[in-house]
Amino acid sequence: MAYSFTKMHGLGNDFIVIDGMTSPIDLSSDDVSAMCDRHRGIGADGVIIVRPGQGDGFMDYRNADGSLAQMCGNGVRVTAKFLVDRGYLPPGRDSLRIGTRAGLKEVRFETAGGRLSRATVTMGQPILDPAAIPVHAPVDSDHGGVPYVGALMIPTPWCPATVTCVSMGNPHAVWFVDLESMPDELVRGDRLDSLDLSAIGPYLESHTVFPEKANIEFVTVEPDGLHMRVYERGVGETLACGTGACAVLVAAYLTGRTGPSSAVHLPGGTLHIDYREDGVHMTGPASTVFHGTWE
Ligand SMILES: N[C@H](CCC[C@H](N)C(=O)O)C(=O)O
Repeated sequence: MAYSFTKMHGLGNDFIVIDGMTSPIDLSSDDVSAMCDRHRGIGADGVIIVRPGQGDGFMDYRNADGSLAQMCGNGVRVTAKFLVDRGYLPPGRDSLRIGTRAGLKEVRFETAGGRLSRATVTMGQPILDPAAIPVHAPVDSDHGGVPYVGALMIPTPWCPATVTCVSMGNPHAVWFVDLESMPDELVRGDRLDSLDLSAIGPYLESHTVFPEKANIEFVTVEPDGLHMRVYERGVGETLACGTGACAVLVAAYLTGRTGPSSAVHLPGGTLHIDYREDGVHMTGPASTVFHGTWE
């Protein structure tokens, strides 16, 4: 069956977006992985089917390997853009609500020339209970009476990984790396972009301590904010990760490395994350690249 699609991205975290608002569309995990193949398919980090449902539309997100994920932060901004730009919202609206497998997300947006340019997503409260993340580890830290997994030491073939575990509806393990103490086979130089994630990324992603696997963030704290790279569950390294940026800010705040608001710099660009009483807020762009047909 042929599908029309729109290729979109949030800071280079790219998606194949299919309109399921007016007709039922069902893709197998094999369909998704074939579409996401960067040599034989369209190429993307994931597929989003936009469906009617909770709020103004439901984001049915799948990772490039065909697996389901509960939440995708860049994907929510892209889904909002898709709905706004295709006229699924009545004129005059500057906000919408998008359903996800991690619940309803409020999105406030700006437009340029009638098209969504930037959006702020209320991502909800971080989940810190190990059983809910999930991670097989005890709470070992406390922030203002709130227990969390702050320093889980995972032995690896290269060096110990000490991670702070946070869920934004999907599991994240945040590692504040000390590049100077890492072996040469992992990092050549003193910059985050010289870290080789190709082996340690999948090793941690699928570690038995994460019963549903995990997205792994590698972070340094710099004068201009947090710098991160991410090895995503079911995808591999991506240029940006919205839920990952939120998890990084929460982990940095809980462990006393930053305040509750920071720029988070990713290889694909910068997101602004604020951790407030009503939850975590993420602000960033969303872009449309081209339209096509998948035969
Ligand atoms: N890129 C997405 C995260 C996808 C998470 C997915 N890889 C998972 O299995 O949780 C984001 O912007 O939040």
